[in-house]
Amino acid sequence: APDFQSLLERADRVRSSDHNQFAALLKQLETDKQRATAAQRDHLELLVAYRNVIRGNPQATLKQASELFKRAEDPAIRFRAGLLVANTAAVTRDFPLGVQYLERALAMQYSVPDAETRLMGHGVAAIFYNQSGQYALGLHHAERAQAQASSPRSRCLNSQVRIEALLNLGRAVDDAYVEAAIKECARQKEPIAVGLIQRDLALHWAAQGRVDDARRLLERALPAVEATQYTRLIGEVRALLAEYGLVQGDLVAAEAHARYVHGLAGQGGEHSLPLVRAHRVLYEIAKRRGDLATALIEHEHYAAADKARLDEIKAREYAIQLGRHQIASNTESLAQRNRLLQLRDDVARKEAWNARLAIALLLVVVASLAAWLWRARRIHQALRRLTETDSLTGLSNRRHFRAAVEAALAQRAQRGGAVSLLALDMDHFKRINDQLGHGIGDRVLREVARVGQQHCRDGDLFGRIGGEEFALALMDCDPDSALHIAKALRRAVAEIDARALGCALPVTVSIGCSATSLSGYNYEILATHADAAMYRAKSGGRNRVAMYQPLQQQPDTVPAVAGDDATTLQHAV
Ligand SMILES: Nc1nc2c(ncn2[C@@H]2O[C@H](COP(=O)(O)OP(=O)(O)OP(=O)(O)O)[C@@H](O)[C@H]2O)c(=O)[nH]1
Repeated sequence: APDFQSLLERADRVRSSDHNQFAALLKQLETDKQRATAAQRDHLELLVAYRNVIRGNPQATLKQASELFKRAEDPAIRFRAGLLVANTAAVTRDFPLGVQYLERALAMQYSVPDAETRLMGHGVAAIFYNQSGQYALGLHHAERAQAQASSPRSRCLNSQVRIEALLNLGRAVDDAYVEAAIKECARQKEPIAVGLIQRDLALHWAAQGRVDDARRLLERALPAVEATQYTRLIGEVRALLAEYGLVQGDLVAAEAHARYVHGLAGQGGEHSLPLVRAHRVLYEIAKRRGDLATALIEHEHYAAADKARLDEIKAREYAIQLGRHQIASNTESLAQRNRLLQLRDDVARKEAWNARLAIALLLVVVASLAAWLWRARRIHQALRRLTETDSLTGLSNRRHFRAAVEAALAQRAQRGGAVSLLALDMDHFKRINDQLGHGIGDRVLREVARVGQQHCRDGDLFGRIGGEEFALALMDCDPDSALHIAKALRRAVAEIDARALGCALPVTVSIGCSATSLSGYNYEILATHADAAMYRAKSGGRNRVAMYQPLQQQPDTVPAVAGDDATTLQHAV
């Protein structure tokens, strides 16, 4: 609704300068209200509230503006509504309420985007504190407002409050400055501001004894002042005119003005200064006329109004201080709450960080533990391999060989199954060492180990159980098969290309063979019997295979025939 918007803006512009146009515009806007957006309706409500205080219905303004302050979305409208409550509370002398709204509005001024609107904050604060008699605070805000004032209109309004504060603080004000301010406000069509400055100038002149000038000034000003319909200003100007008329002996005029002020009572406050002045004038007039009864009554009115006014000044000062104190303590408690919330946030953040740190630490600990366990396992495996393995040949060493074969024997003793054991001993190995050196001897041993492994079936175990002694455990193998394997192994060793190893001497091995079917499942016995058979093979001429035979079956002599035939023969025996 663009038309509605431009009407609203026009009404806002003329609200203090052209009362009649303002009223007409508001009427039109209220009729067209259904076309307005929610924000425009709030704006209109603000202007209606403004009109109500001008028309002397401050209670309605207080209600409307304080509700707007609570609910309006637009920060500029909220800000202005807060200021209007403060302004109006000054009229109704409810200064604690005024201070509350004023300071709340000032606190939110930076959320108002429009600079000109923001400026209203200090302007209203200056007016409010002036009206509440706190002229030093009034001056402070007036000067802040004046420092920022950009438009001629705000310059006019600020000079008015500044002049009022300065004069009431008893500070010197240059007449030329005051007159320039009056001219500026007149140019800006701000009759209330003009009237207020003229009132202050008149007070100033009267204080200097220039009652005549003061009276003339106010008489000239009166028609424009009345046109504003601003009862407070009208009351003040007329009360002063009554006083000045009295001073100059113009009792008729003085009485007329005083009675006018009396008629205004209730609109500008029961204990307002104009009313006190009016009663005093009426008392003086009655006294001068010798009407002592009326004089007595007026004096009583005057004394009561004056006392009430003085009481009100005291109460007002107390109220203002109380209000400011409340704001300060509210601000402090808010600040404390904020600090508390901040602390709680910090603690929560730190807790979250600590939890993350603890999880990370836990992960590191778990990972290190896992790495440590893995390394320990590998070390353990390496150590086990080391303790189980013969370093020269890589075969099982004596201890491991024995343990593994004992386990296999125990298992087969339980569930059945044969194990044969071959004991191998290198022939004349000392000669190889002595004549060719240990290095060659080692090479030969490694080659024999390799060849021996080639004769292992799955599950068999080949080990080095002494310097030049080996053993082969053949699992699930009967004596015949064992003998067959032993012969093949002997042949394979004899066929080793010793020269390729740097060994000029023959490499042969004598093998003794025992089996569980003859010796039982005790390792010690099985090995002793395999050894016994091996010694028989040695004594039979070496490079041969001998099968263990129980003593009563052993022949007296072993045929000194090398090779497989001899062993077969022995076995047959
Ligand atoms: N090179 C080398 N020699 C070893 C190793 N362990 C033992 N020997 C040697 O093996 C030889 C064994 O000699 P003997 O027990 O006298 O037997 P032999 O010379 O093989 O004679 P018979 O067994 O009677 O045929 C010794 O010279 C030991 O020094 C080893 O790890 N490396």
